[in-house]
Amino acid sequence: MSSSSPHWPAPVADGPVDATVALPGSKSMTNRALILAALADEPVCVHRPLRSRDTELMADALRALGVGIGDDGDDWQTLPGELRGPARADVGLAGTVMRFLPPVAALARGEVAIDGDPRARERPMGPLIGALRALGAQIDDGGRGALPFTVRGTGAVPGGAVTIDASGSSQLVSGLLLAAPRFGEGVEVRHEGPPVPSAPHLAMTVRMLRDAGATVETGEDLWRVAPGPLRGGHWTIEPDLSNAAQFLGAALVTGGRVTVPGWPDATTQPGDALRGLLAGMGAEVSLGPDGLTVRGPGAGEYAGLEADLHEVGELTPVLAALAALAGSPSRLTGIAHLRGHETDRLAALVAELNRLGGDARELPDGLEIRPRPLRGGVFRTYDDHRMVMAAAVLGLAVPGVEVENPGTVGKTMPNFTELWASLRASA
Ligand SMILES: O=C(O)C1=C[C@@H](OP(=O)(O)O)[C@@H](O)[C@H](O)C1
Ligand SMILES: C=C(OP(=O)(O)O)C(=O)O
Repeated sequence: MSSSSPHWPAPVADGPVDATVALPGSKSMTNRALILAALADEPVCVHRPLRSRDTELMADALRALGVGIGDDGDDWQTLPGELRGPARADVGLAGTVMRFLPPVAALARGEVAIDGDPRARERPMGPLIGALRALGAQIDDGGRGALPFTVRGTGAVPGGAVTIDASGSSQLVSGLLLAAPRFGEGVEVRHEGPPVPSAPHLAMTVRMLRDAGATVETGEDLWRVAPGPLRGGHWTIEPDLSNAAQFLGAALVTGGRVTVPGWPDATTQPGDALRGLLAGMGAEVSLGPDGLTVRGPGAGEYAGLEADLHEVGELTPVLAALAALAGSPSRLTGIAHLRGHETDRLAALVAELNRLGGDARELPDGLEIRPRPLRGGVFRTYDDHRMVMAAAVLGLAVPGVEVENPGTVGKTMPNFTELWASLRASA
């Protein structure tokens, strides 16, 4: 999704921020709820879904397969229907769409051609294609093991046991599990290979499947989903806690206060780890009836971060920006799989931090960042929403940060620059 939109001058904070920021819904929950709704045999209401490129692409792809999705402003309402091709589906650059949709397409009657942005063709996909074939689906990928491909659905997938290397992305497992209640024998997925990342996202898959009425058993690197109906009902989508990172980070960088209302007491979202991570950097963190409040010491005054982010990799870009403005060095590890995200995030973060005069270097499985005075300049974003968010955090403390292609943030947060401006207005 490259665009020629002009650069966005990231606003500099003119004092400590003091703000309450209501966040849009979780991408991960919204797209799981849409898949489970499409496979349910009763109507489903998805309340307060995230509306962004990734979730609109999911809704459009499911509509193309024959799922009725009505929109009344606050909610998406789905109606059960027969899944059918021929259809074309665009996954954009959405990992959740490219990994969760093909197993649903395999349940359709007819051909479903699936493609995405050029970078989507490079993201890990082969293990899912192989697993679907082993479970009885027909897929024509021209031998590439990647997008684009055509799923030749017959209206049914036999299912059964399969072994997969999901070290490249937890979504390869989640995609199989979410559609499995509709496979003839359900599924038993076993992972073999280096550790699977993003454990909270796998827990979210299991939790939401069970909430929709599926029977799921889990073991070490093992997931079993029994065949059976998925019920209708109501999903209320939680605020996107990963997208809280940049706003809470603004409290650290400016020595201010940020509250995110509606922070759940219990959640499977990886963003909940921000509470411990930011506290470890020296922020004051409290969860109460008003939401999550973070008070920060100010740029240069908080500690760097030594953390294994394997389970919460999507927090990395914003944490790396915070690390560059910290008072001591940081080491972020366990995140080699970020090389297969929207862009190679390890390379992109090193290149852009160092372009502003920073001192970042790649580790085999992460980043080492030593704080150094930064200067303004163009910050390239590589079609990665989280690079825009990271640049905004840097811009609070570094005059003259010009963010390339800010519109790419619409992947998960189309109103990001407006929300960011409201933060600044309260400074
Ligand atoms: O299942 C999900 O909703 C996600 C899983 C994670 O993917 P990886 O395991 O590929 O990192 C995460 O990074 C992504 O933003 C969302
Ligand atoms: C990795 C991410 O997205 P995706 O769902 O496209 O994998 C992300 O949002 O940080």
